[in-house]
Amino acid sequence: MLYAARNLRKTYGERTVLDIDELHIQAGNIYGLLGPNGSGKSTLLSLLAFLDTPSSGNLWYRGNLVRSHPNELLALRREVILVDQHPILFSTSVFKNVEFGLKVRGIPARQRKRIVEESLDLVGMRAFIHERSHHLSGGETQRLAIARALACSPRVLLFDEPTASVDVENQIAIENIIHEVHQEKNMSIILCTHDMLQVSRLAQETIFLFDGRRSASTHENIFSAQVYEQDGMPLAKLTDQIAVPLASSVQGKIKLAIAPQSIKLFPVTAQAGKPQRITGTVMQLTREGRHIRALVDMGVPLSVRIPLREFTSLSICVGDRVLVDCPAHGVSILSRDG
Ligand SMILES: Nc1ncnc2c1ncn2[C@@H]1O[C@H](COP(=O)(O)OP(=O)(O)OP(=O)(O)O)[C@@H](O)[C@H]1O
Repeated sequence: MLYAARNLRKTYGERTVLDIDELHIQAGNIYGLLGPNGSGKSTLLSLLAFLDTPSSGNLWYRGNLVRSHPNELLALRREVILVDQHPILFSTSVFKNVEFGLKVRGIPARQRKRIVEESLDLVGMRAFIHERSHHLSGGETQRLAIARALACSPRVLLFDEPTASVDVENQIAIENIIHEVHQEKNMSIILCTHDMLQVSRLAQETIFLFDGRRSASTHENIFSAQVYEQDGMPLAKLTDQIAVPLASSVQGKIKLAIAPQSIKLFPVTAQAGKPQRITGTVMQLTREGRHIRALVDMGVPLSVRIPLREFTSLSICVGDRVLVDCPAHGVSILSRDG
C-alpha cells in the first residue's frame, strides 16, 4: 500500500475543507482525483506530497505513520514530488532548473549533466536546454516542471491539473509523457484534474471529492440550481433557459449531479414531446470502450455517455443540434442551499 489515511481532516479556522474517513492508494497505479472547484483536491495533494500537515487524523506512507517532524517530512519529500499547475521556475536556464534538485541531493556534476539531458529527452525538451526558462510557453513550462521532477527519480508523482493551462498539442504531449513515465518507470501517479475524459484515458482508479469528503460514485455534470414547481412537478432551474425534473420535492437552492448515462440525446428533428427536453450542440465525441462520450453545449456543458449500439442508430456528428432529455431518475441532489 502506497498511502493509507484514516479520519484525515484539514481545517482553516472554523471551516473543515477536507474530511476523509478512509483512503487507500495502491502503488504502481495512476489515480485520477476529481471533484468540483473547492472540493479539497489541492489540499489533499499537499498532504500526500508532505507539503502540509493534517489538522487531525492519520496518514500512512508505505506502511509508516507520517509524523509532522520537519526532518522526516523533508526525507519523504524526496520520494514524492508535486508538479504544480503553475510551476515556479528559477529565472536561469532550463538546464539549471532541472539540475537544481540533483545538486541539492549531492549528485556529482558529470552525472547531473547526463540525468538532466535524459529527463529533458523524456519530455521532448532537449532542444531547449540552454534557453532561459522565463522565455518558455505555458506548455513548455509544464513539461520542464515534469522533467525537473523526473530528474529526481521520485517514487510518486502528483500532478495538480497538468493540462489546465496548455493548448491541445501540449495536452496530448503531457498525457503521453504521463503514460510513458508510468509504463516505463512503474511510477505511482496521482492526477488531479477536472477532465473526466483525461481520467478515463490515463487512470486505472478514480477518487472523487465533494465538499471535502470522498464520494462513493463519480458525480459529473454538477450544477447549482433553484427549485420551483410547475404543474405540481418539482423542477431544478440550472439557467434561465434550462430546467431538469427532480424525483423528490425539495425547496430552495440545491447542488445537483446529472448522471451522464441517464441522459438521452435525440436528433433535433424528433418531436420534443416533453417540456424538459433541451436543445444543445454536440461539441465532442470520444470512444470510451463500448460507450461514446458526448460533450454537449446546451448553454452549459453537459457530458453524456451513450452505449455504442445506441449511438450508431442515433447517427449524430460533432456540430449537430440535438434534443437533450435529462430524466428525473438520473438527477441526484448533492446538497441543499446549493
Ligand atoms: N490556506 C487556506 N486558507 C483558507 N482556506 C483555504 C486555504 N487553502 C484552501 N482553502 C479552502 O479550502 C477549500 C478547498 O480548496 P482546494 O484548493 O483544496 O480545492 P480544489 O478542489 O483543489 O479546488 P479547484 O478545483 O478550484 O482548484 C476551498 O474552499 C479553499 O478556499
